[in-house]
Amino acid sequence: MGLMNCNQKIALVYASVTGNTGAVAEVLTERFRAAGFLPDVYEIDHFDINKLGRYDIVIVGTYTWGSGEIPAEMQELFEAFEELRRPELVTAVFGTGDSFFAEFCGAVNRFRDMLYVHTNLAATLKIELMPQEQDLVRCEKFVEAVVRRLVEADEKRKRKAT
Ligand SMILES: Cc1cc2nc3c(=O)[nH]c(=O)nc-3n(C[C@H](O)[C@H](O)[C@H](O)COP(=O)(O)O)c2cc1C
Repeated sequence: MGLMNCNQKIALVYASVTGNTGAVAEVLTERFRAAGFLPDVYEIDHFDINKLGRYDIVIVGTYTWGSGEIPAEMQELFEAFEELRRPELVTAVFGTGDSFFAEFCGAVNRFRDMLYVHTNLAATLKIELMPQEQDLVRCEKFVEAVVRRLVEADEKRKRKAT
C-alpha cells in the first residue's frame, strides 16, 4: 500500500438522517487517512454533482428508506453515475440499515448493482444501525479493497501506456 499514488482525488459522499451512516463515514475517512489518502467528505446536500467527474475515486454512503429504497436525496447522484460514462472510475458503496425490514440495506444493493455496471466497483459494506466494535475490521477491509483496486487500476493504466 505504501507505493500508492496518494494524489488521487477521492470523494466520500453520504446521506444520514439519524447519524448511523455518518458514523461509518467518519470511521472510513479515518481509515483512508491512515492509508495516506485525504478524502473530500460531503453530506449529499453539500455535494455539487457536477464535480463528480473531477474525482478518481468516489465512495458512496447511504441509509435505506421505505421498503428497501434509496433516500430521495441520493436519487440525483444515482442517476449521475448512470450518465457519467466513466467505467474506469473506482467506486465503493457502504450503508447502514435495520435487518428488521424485509430488504436489509436495499439502497446499498441498488447502488452496488448500478455501480458494478457503470464504474469500477471495488467494495460494498452493509452495517446494522450504529457501527459496533466488530464492524471496525470490516471498515478496514473495505478501505483495503478500495486501495487494492486503485493499485490494480494504476498498473493497468501503466501497462496500456507502454
Ligand atoms: C421509514 C423507514 C424505513 C426504513 N426502511 C428500511 C429498509 O427497507 N431496509 C433497511 O435495511 N433499513 C430501513 N430503515 C432503517 C434505516 O435505514 C436505518 O435506521 C439507518 O441506519 C438510518 O441511517 P442514518 O442513521 O444514517 O440516517 C428504515 C427506517 C425508516 C425510518
